[in-house]
Amino acid sequence: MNLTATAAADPDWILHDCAEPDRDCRAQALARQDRLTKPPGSLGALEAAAVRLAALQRTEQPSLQRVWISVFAADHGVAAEGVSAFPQAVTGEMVRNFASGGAAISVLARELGARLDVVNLGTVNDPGDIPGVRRVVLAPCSGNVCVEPAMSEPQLRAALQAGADSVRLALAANAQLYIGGEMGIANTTAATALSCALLDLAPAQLAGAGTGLDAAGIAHKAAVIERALARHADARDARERLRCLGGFEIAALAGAYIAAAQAALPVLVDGFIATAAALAATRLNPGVRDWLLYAHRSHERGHAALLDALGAQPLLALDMRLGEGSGAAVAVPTLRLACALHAGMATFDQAGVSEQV
Ligand SMILES: Cc1cc2ncn([C@H]3O[C@H](COP(=O)(O)O)[C@@H](O)[C@H]3O)c2cc1C
Ligand SMILES: O=C(O)c1cccnc1
Repeated sequence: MNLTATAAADPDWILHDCAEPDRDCRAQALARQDRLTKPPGSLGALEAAAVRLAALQRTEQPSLQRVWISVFAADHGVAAEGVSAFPQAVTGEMVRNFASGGAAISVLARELGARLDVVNLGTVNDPGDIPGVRRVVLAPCSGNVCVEPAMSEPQLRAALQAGADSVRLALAANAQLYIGGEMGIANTTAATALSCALLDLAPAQLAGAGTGLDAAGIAHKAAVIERALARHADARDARERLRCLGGFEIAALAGAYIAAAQAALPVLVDGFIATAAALAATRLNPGVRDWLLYAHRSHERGHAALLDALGAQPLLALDMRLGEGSGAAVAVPTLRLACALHAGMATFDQAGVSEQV
């Protein structure tokens, strides 16, 4: 594939302004929440979510009937350092599983009536052209971050663009919410390395079990991340850190979040890896922040610190640690109920219920 031919017409598109949430819709939604037949604030985070969605969807009655899920798959050179409990071949095998409907995110998408878009950005055990998978292969694998950058500059640009292209498809399908998922053996290592660089934290503070490492495995993973950070200590800005320490799917998620924010499409962020991509996206373009809702706090050790750094208050905490967009998909029914309550509850006036004294 000719990477330069895929670069966006404007290579600086990620810096363009993001859309502004609608202040009037936000104010109307806030006022409505206080007129509904309940003590003000009693629906907690559901009220806040409905108000945010009203501002983001620019409507008095937000709705999440049309949900779009793009899952980006990519392999990681750092898998060679023995940082995952599973073999690298799993990434390509799971691409096939996403397409044939047997993966967790396949089941969740079906249950939600959501569109599932599967994007193969480069897998060592490549399933080739199969129905239901878009191939945007940048290379079979990213570079081993211990010894080289994860991506070349053209690969980074193409990965960001792959994310933006998925948002274009979501918009064409009139999606009301965008979810990005990822699949890539060893990508908790890449996500941890990137987050450590962006937040100036030590690997031991963020490194976790991923697919199921034991304590010794986690210590080894932290040491591998130390080597990666030392190798790329001269990567000083967010773009260079994403290029050197990230991965194709992490960059695609960052590109998708930026493009969604520019196009006024709300995003529901999944777990640890997706949050690392969200952190990178907000560093590349701070306007992205307004458009991101956070679905859950993953079991992965570093996730709480990432969420704190983003000032994020996730809806759920179910000890999930899967990725694929699964935690975000699981949070959709809660958000749908938040919208239904906002639209369907009677006001004190309508129901003839006495208000607070
Ligand atoms: C069968 C299987 C399905 C998955 N779906 C998501 N992941 C998750 O696990 C991987 C990250 O963990 P680590 O960094 O420890 O390799 C990613 O692919 C992530 O999406 C999976 C992992 C496996 C094994
Ligand atoms: O929180 C996640 O996204 C996660 C955690 C472990 C493994 N894969 C994904």
